[in-house]
Amino acid sequence: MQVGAPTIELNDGHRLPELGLGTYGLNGDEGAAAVGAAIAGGYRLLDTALNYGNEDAVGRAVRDAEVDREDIVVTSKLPGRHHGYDEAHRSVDETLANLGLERVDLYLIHWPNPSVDKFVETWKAFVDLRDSGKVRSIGVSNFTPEHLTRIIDATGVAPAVNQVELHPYFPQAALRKVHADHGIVTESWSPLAKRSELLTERPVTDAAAAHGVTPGQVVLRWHVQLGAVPVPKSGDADRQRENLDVFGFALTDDEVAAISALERGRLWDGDPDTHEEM
Ligand SMILES: NC(=O)C1=CN([C@@H]2O[C@H](COP(=O)(O)OP(=O)(O)OC[C@H]3O[C@@H](n4cnc5c(N)ncnc54)[C@H](OP(=O)(O)O)[C@@H]3O)[C@@H](O)[C@H]2O)C=CC1
Ligand SMILES: O=C(O)C(=O)[C@@H](O)[C@H](O)C(=O)CO
Repeated sequence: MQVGAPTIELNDGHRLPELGLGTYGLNGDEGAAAVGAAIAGGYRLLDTALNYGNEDAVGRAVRDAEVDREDIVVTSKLPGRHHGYDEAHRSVDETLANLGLERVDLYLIHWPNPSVDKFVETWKAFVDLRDSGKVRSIGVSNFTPEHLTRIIDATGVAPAVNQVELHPYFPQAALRKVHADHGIVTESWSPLAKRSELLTERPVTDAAAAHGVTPGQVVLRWHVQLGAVPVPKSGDADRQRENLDVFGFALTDDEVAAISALERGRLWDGDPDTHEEM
């Protein structure tokens, strides 16, 4: 029986669920319980970061789950202050200790921080970390086509994933095309646009009524049909279930186009060329 989301193949041969759980803000005992509920409800892809301060809660939920560890893809991210070859090796050890796990399944450079200009050196460390077995798949987050070109040219290794801001207000068509050319999977952060007015937009509510689903499900299904992997955050077990239940219906091409036409650009101060992450 299929549990949770179907999976897709990454460019390194490993598989990734087509939808995961964002965990920003899920901290402490309550956070661990929420992540545990998500795993029990079928989630097999989790998205944390050293900077979220909740790797301990996420790791605890994974260790306590009645699910084979090998069936769960744990993602974490290296923060800006840890860019550099040696720093990256130390940072993954900190992440593993926080998680209480022996391996991160998907490890991302959280932001490129181009003003520091150490992301290429950091990527070289990621390639070596993958070979060491501490990390299974390697990727990036918030990288532009120029950043991607630099790391690929320097190492010959394309990231498995680029996790970027992506929602109907910012569909990122040009970047997704670049990803497709390199076999990079697009992951969508803030896929529900942080529950903004997006869920009341007519193309979303019309499609929800037509398919007998919720506006949130329409938006997450839109991501899936673009070929992007959304990581919606919810601390509520009912909404977690709702968000995962998007593989039993399909939007029409016209519905996808109408939702994509909501485009208006980035919603937050997250321009990768200027954003400085510590
Ligand atoms: N790489 C990066 O730089 C970044 C990565 N991320 C990752 O992406 C994840 C998701 O992004 P996030 O910013 O949290 O925003 P989301 O777009 O996932 O929205 C989360 C908000 O929507 C609510 N919500 C969830 N499901 C539903 C639903 N079905 N109907 C109505 N409301 C709903 C949640 O509330 P409730 O919990 O009460 O359900 C919460 O308030 C993060 O948790 C993080 O893992 C985020 C930002 C940047
Ligand atoms: O990844 C997230 O959830 C974020 O909010 C990022 O913007 C990140 O944590 C950051 O930039 C912190 O400065």
